Amino acid sequence: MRLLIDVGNTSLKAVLWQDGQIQPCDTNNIPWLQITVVVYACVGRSELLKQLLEKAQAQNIDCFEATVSHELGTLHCAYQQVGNLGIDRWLALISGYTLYPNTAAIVVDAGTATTIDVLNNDGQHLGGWILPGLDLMTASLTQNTQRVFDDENTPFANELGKNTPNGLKNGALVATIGAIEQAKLHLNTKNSLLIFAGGYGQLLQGYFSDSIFDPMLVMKGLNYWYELAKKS
Ligand SMILES: Nc1ncnc2c1ncn2[C@@H]1O[C@H](COP(=O)(O)OP(=O)(O)OP(=O)(O)O)[C@@H](O)[C@H]1O
Ligand SMILES: CC(C)(CO)[C@@H](O)C(=O)NCCC(=O)O
Ligand SMILES: [K+]
Repeated sequence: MRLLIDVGNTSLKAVLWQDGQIQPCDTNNIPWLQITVVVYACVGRSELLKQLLEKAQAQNIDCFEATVSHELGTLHCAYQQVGNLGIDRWLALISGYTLYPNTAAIVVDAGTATTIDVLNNDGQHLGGWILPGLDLMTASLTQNTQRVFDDENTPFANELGKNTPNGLKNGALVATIGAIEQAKLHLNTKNSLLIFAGGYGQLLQGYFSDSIFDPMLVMKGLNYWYELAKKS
């Protein structure tokens, strides 16, 4: 059984992987005796990750940190400085490339930040964008203006705003939708896939027909990374 850990900027997520199945994992109750390997990725600092890795090492369980490389199989990274690309972005790309081979894709991970990455059907990552996540967009405006205010109950909608919270929330949503539309212009095919992940992935997916939401995209990427990295 594999323990997969994804450390983001706001939270640590862990799952167990066994025989192609992913199941949730409570970090206070990890079945250490059944774990054969720990595979992890980290874009933020985490005391909890340190503790988990110490526990694993105490039990002689191998731990592998996923890293970005210029290539993995026939997947190629757009960054010259591969170490600067967020590992969560690379893992989401690895998942897209593995789950939907030879398919051009736009991969959107919408959480604290929203990242949009473009992959062509040859496995070349063309690059991408980093936007503030929907909550960061609205918070930065309410925090830096006198009169822009939010309302917890106001949903994000693809409509013109006729009051302040609607203007604020809908502005953040359409900025994000517009960026995804711009990403499509970088692929010269109509047959591209649009894949969403992250806390706001499902909301955004609802605005694009024929798109996919996969909340486990980054976790699956950890597992694929481990299998592909072992081979090379
Ligand atoms: N149903 C939901 N479940 C979890 N988060 C949600 C949901 N709906 C909206 N969100 C928002 O999504 C964000 C969290 O998403 P996600 O867990 O993908 O973040 P993240 O950027 O991966 O975090 P981290 O930086 O810890 O990895 C928060 O801003 C949260 O308010
Ligand atoms: C953009 C985030 C914060 C998204 O989680 C992460 O992928 C990251 O820290 N990236 C580093 C910068 C970059 O990807 O170019
Ligand atoms: K993340």
